[in-house]
Amino acid sequence: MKEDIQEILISEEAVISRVKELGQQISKDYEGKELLVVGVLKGSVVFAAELLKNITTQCELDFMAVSSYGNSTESSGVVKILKDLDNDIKGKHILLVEDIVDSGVTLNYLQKYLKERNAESIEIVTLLNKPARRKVDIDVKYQGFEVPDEFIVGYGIDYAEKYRNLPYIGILKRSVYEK
Ligand SMILES: O=P(O)(O)OC[C@H]1O[C@H](OP(=O)(O)OP(=O)(O)O)[C@H](O)[C@@H]1O
Ligand code: HPA
Ligand SMILES: [Mg+2]
Repeated sequence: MKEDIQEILISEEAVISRVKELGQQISKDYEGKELLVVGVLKGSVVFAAELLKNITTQCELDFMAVSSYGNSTESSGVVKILKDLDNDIKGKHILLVEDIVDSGVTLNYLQKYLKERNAESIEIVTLLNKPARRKVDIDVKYQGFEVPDEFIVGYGIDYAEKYRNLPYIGILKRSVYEK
């Protein structure tokens, strides 16, 4: 697995330390509010777990599963909802937890989809932001790191469902997907 990584961009230690800061900021901002943390599966699962441990105010946790990349390094442009929220979100403050914002298509779709359900607010926290590839405008409230225009894997993020278990964030070698 390691031999497929061109470069380690962000070490596990650096991720953990940044996520701690994000957790502290979020805890402050949502103090006294009815917060529902929504992990966007599958990519966010490792980040969401780490973030949750660092949120010190009351909150609930739910997940949505969406997919648009399939086994490709390019978005299909079509977002499929594979699992919806379990409960009503009326009056709640929603924090969408993403691993990466790339074209922005996934979050743009999700925000529009959830806005119709009368949440009190909907904000985004993403571990990684890749602004060079943006196709639709997205208002990211909290971000861990900005990443270059490369295909990223690790810390939950996949290529064709693999590499999610790498503990760090790395750039995948082009030879792996340019065959
Ligand atoms: O900004 P975008 O170009 O829409 O890309 C970001 C989305 O793509 C990935 O999901 P993917 O469809 O690969 O599903 P996964 O989380 O199950 O890997 C990632 O987890 C984000 O949800
Ligand atoms: O750079 C990426 N890597 C893996 N999945 C992704 N989905 C959007 N961008 C990426
Ligand atoms: Mg993926």
